Amino acid sequence: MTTTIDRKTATEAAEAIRIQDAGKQYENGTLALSNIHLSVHEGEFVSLVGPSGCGKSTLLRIMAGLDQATSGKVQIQSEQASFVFQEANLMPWRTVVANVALPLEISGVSAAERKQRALAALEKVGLTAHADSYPRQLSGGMKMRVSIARALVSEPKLLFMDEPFGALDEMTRHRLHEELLNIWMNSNLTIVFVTHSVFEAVYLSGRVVAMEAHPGTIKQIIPIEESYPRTNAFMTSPQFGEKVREITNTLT
Ligand SMILES: Nc1ncnc2c1ncn2[C@@H]1O[C@H](COP(=O)(O)OP(=O)(O)OP(=O)(O)O)[C@@H](O)[C@H]1O
Repeated sequence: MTTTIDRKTATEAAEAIRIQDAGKQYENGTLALSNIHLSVHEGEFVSLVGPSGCGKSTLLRIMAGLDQATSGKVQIQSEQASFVFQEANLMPWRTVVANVALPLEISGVSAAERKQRALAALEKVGLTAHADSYPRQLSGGMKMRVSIARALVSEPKLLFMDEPFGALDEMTRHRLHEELLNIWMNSNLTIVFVTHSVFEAVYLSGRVVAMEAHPGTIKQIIPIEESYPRTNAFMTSPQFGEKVREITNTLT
């Protein structure tokens, strides 16, 4: 078993996010989260898994500063955060490069710099050749790549992903796993990733946060000690199966 960690279990790195005893009660009375303690370190790749309704999206939104905890303490070190959702949400009347440039346009970056940075972001996701295409001309996987490029174009320190690959077929999904890990390994990004798939969480993450519902709490945090870059051999290894089993047992 490979136990060397080339990069980023990162517990010795600075904290990017620190959550202490946080809770979230929605206005209608639903207690979505309770007693959440979690630190995410700079450069980590952390996944949140758990049954529907356990508060994964709520916790992600709180970590991203898009929503507020109603109790406890949440400290986020950087405001440079981007979000990727399951739906690519591209503007159909804009070209790929114009979609990617949108966050820069909103923050007032000049047209020339916008184009140059959007093209650089498209290169990271292998879509340079499709810069002038329209979203309707792209497959689901390509649309997701555009969505990731749009998230990267503002050079965030934190990337929050809410089931980004949930609607994709398995082959496309796995290709995107490889691409996302490559992008992450060649950057200082901290990624927090929500998924329903324990396999996906184990393959991608340095730590997996297993949650349970009613109210949403963290049941266990499981480290995945496999080094990066991860290969297909990891996916078929006994260690992989063992981690999947451990997390699945935690969730049931
Ligand atoms: N805006 C809201 N107002 C009231 N209740 C909400 C709101 N958003 C979420 N909830 C409730 O909070 C709980 C946690 O929801 P959340 O979407 O965070 O869970 P989840 O684990 O991401 O679920 P899923 O896997 O189905 O996406 C659920 O009971 C949900 O119904």
